[in-house]
Amino acid sequence: MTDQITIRRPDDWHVHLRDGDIMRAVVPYTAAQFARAIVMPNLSPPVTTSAMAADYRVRILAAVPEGLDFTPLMTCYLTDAADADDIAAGFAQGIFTAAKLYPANATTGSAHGVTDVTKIMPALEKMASIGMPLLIHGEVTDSEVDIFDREAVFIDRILSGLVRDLPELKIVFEHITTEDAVQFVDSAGTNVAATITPQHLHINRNAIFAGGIRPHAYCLPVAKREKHRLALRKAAISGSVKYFLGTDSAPHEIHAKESACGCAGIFNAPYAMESYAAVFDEEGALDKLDGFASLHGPQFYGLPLNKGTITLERKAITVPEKLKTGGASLVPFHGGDQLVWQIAK
Ligand SMILES: NC(=O)N[C@@H](CC(=O)O)C(=O)O
Ligand SMILES: [Zn+2]
Ligand SMILES: [Zn+2]
Repeated sequence: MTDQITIRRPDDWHVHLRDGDIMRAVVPYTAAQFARAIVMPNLSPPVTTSAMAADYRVRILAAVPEGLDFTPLMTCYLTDAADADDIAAGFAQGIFTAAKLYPANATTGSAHGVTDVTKIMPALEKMASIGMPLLIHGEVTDSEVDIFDREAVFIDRILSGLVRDLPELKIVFEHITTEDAVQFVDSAGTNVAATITPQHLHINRNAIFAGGIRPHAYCLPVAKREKHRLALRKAAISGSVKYFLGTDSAPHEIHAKESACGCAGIFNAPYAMESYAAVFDEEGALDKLDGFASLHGPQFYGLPLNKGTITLERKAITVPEKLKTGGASLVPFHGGDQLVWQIAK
């Protein structure tokens, strides 16, 4: 039995750091685990210009605790009015690393998202020509489509056409939750990759209804049936360079989660690597964690690999039920449960 594993320092290719007090509360967790993170732009108002992203990056860096070396990688929130020239200039200046497509009203903070992909074709064509990745929240928003089918229907109605029409565009299909998505990514060309969250590797949709309604197990895309969770596990440990780590850590304060209309999002930043390590260990694939967490992401984005390493050790840890940091009260993923791996101090 392996009791210790050392991997290259990992990155988080999908995280919500928010802004203001909650940002100052959550940034230390991500900065303690990851060297870099792709920061989602769904603030209110959303981060739609390179000037806004540059300012946001300064605020994030000010929240990084002394002694930690953490680089936020900024993204542009695409709207119907997306400005291809500003996006390209922001990419050229190193302010933007990627741009994010939220179908309008698909998820938290997506009200200003794109109503129809054809509206942003000029921006997407420009991005394809300069090698700037497009990150996609892949769910249709048609309320007539069952919520558990919205990702699979998005592949059929939108994503497959986009990949066909713009094969040069680098696309990250974010936080995939279905076997359909795995099949799509596997069969697509090398410009299509996907991130996988810890929660979608750990839970299926039963967790949302275990003995009563469990708001802290609710995120979007919503967890699916067991067969989908198993397909995601297989993809994550496959060694395929198309799959990499993206936590989708999405903090909402307790009162916003435990509500008659609770927000979607799981706050998994505090024990993210411990959570992924548990999955890779259960699958007998700890040797594949380095690729998933530390190599495939930078390779896809065309960024250098991190220097340095982290060590994880088999040592049980009980995850607190609640974390009170900087005035914010947050329930972490696995709250109250035991995890068997820890980052060695
Ligand atoms: N994943 C979520 O359930 N929520 C995210 C938005 C998103 O990533 O879709 C959030 O910003 O809260
Ligand atoms: Zn999303
Ligand atoms: Zn997200």
